[in-house]
Amino acid sequence: MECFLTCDKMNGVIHQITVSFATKCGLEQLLSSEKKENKELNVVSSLGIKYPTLRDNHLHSGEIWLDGKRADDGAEGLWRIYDNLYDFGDFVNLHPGGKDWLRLTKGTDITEAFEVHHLSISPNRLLPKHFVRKAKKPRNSPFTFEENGFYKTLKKKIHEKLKTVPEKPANREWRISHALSHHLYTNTVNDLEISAVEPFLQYLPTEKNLFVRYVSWLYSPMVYAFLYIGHFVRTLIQSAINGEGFTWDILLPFSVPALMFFITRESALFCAIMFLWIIITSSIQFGLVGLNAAHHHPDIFHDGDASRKDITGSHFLVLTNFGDHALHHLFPTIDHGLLEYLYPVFLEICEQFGIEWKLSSQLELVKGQFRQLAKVTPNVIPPKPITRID
Ligand code: HEM
Repeated sequence: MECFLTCDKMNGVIHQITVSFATKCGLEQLLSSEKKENKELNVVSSLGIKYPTLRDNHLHSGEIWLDGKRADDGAEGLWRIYDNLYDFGDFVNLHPGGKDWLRLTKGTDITEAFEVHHLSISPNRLLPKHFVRKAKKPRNSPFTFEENGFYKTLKKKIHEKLKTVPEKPANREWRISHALSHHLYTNTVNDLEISAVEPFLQYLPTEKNLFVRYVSWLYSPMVYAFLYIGHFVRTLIQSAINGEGFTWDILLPFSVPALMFFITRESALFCAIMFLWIIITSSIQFGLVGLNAAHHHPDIFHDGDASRKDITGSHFLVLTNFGDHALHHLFPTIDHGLLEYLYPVFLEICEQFGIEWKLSSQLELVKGQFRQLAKVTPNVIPPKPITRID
């Protein structure tokens, strides 16, 4: 089990990578022991993650995801890092990365967030001051971040390498659904950007009806079209549920049609239609890129599989198509413009740990995204070591 946890700790973070020796690690046993935890979508976590409380809540909002984590993480109302509980109450407003991170995550396990958002060891030095007690429950996460393991070794090297790269200008719900959920638990049962498009789009390999498997190929652009509007409505509902009062920032998006109306002197109806047109086309583009760029392909790890591709080389394509994605997940606080300089170090550490990195064409990823929607059977045999297919 230790072997499974160690070698697979990055599965949720870098789905482009295949770790070749996961077979030895008792996957089948895990699959069967987790099966009884299945809920609505019969999803099995091959990483041993408990089926997340509130995963099937229809709102699929970041706040609900955090409530589920509070129920599952054994943080006892405090902040959990590994098996230690901390009280950062008096540090929340002093946190150099901003107060939201700690305010949002109170009562949860922040081990992954803590590890991937800091490159230096200075945050570690602050921990003893806030220590309260040991946690009672074991951690509900397969990621161990061992000192001499893949991630910590890579992190030290990247930290060193960053001192030599050319200087370039660097740049609340999104914080939860993307930074705290999707980055840290990519393609697992705990990835809110997977559960949020269910039941319409079901990417995890599990029982699905034919409609969801194949008709989704046709209706998925409709789902993309309503991502923005759906998100806005969900935020309104969540704020109402939380009893949050009205704040003016909620009206910010409407400044665009208002300006169109005052500047162009067209009718209100025309401006509203044009605004909807902009929102919907942008939402389709976002869905197309987000769901077809780097995450969903039968060869990429999805929870349930035994084990677990990327645009690189062009700044424009990288920034508009979510490129350099493996490195972005591993080090989300590093400016995307700097990631290209880090490949030599990344590939060196991959080689050191016997990990292969696979690139594939955009067309193959788009086709793979549809094949993943239709997939119902997890890959129980880990992929063979893979070769580059640019
Ligand atoms: C949910 C957990 C946390 C998240 C998501 C988070 C996120 C961040 C982010 C985004 C930055 C800015 C990094 C940059 O611009 O390069 C940062 C900086 C920092 N954070 Fe956190 N943080 C978390 C918890 C903590 C904790 C628990 C401590 C210490 C007790 C801490 C101490 C620091 C320090 C000292 C910095 C300054 C930069 C550095 O030395 O790395 N953070 N954090």
